Amino acid sequence: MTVRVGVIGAGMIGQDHIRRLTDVVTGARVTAVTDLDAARAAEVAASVGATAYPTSADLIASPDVDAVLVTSWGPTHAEHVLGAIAAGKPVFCEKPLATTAEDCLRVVEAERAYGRRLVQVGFMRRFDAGYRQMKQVLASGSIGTPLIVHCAHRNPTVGDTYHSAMAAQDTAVHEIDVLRWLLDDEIVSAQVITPRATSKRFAHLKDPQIMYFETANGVRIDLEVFVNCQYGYDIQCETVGEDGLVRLPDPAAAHVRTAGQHSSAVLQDWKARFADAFDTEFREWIASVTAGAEPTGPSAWDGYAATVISDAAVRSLESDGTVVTADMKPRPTFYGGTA
Ligand SMILES: NC(=O)C1=CN([C@@H]2O[C@H](COP(=O)(O)OP(=O)(O)OC[C@H]3O[C@@H](n4cnc5c(N)ncnc54)[C@H](O)[C@@H]3O)[C@@H](O)[C@H]2O)C=CC1
Ligand SMILES: O=C1[C@@H](O)[C@H](O)[C@@H](O)[C@H](O)[C@H]1O
Repeated sequence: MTVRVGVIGAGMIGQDHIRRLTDVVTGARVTAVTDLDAARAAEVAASVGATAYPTSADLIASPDVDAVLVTSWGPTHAEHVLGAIAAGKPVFCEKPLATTAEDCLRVVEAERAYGRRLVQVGFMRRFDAGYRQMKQVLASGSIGTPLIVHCAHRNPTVGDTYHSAMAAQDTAVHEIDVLRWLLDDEIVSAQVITPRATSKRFAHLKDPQIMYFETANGVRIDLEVFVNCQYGYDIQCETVGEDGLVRLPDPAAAHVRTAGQHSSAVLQDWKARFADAFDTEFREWIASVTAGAEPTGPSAWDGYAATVISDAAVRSLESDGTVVTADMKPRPTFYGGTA
């Protein structure tokens, strides 16, 4: 069976995922594309032999679409995901699931009412080989009970549309998701403080930011978000346990020794850093759709949790570093909880 995918939003990551579904992943074909920019939709659709649709509702309803990929702007995600659920079609939604907790809950409630999982959220780090190795080490118990996690998320530069709240909502949201999964624990509070700001930023932006999170089991997480670090795209994560520690490996890069120096290259963007993770993410999603099974990746509940926790971080930033409790509903049994 070939899964026929309809794509809503043919911008930067939409085009990258269309390439991935066309050239990398077997068992999938992009048959439909829509975008607010009709000319862009037509051009991208033509490049892969797909049909351009005028609206997302038309695309979701199309008999040529078995599964939906949402790669439009964040505030529009909930509407498209709700449309796919109403049509009973599996839907992969790039992060965020929705930009408000209320909209995330609407998706959660719609999926529960449908009665089986249809939604996967695009937190690709869970598919990264290094994070998966860390998860195995933690599960093996070899470093003992986790106590502290030290993280850094650095981008070389960001444009002037990037504002201070995006450090949590757009950037740290990846750590929020992957740490909940790694530790199999819930984040219950957030605190954000700002050190001296770099001069290499747009004036409206607080950069860097230091975020602290606490989990239900008392694990403390510190995360440096520095989106104008200049030197490269650098993701660090180290979990300290009672009997040892486990550190995320850096991407493989040749070590060069010359002229009295040794060096190795640092990647420059997230696309390259997580290319393999994105490929694995889509292979596993297409495999689940092909099998008619529920997706195994991040759920609508995970999307809700990530939004609630990043909202708490933004509230802390806006209240000069107050510790803010994550205002999360109890997790329903439908999503593996007890409520
Ligand atoms: N997992 C990851 O690491 C990353 C995820 N993303 C997420 O992917 C999403 C898209 O980001 P980009 O591709 O960078 O944005 P973009 O601006 O390059 O592309 C978005 C496209 O969606 C279209 N669009 C917007 N609203 C629409 C609607 N209602 N119906 C149809 N088309 C619509 C726009 O015209 C545009 O072509 C965002 O939610 C972003 O957070 C982006 C980068 C990395
Ligand atoms: O999702 C992403 C971007 O939207 C975000 O702006 C970057 O900071 C992240 O590293 C990237 O993975």
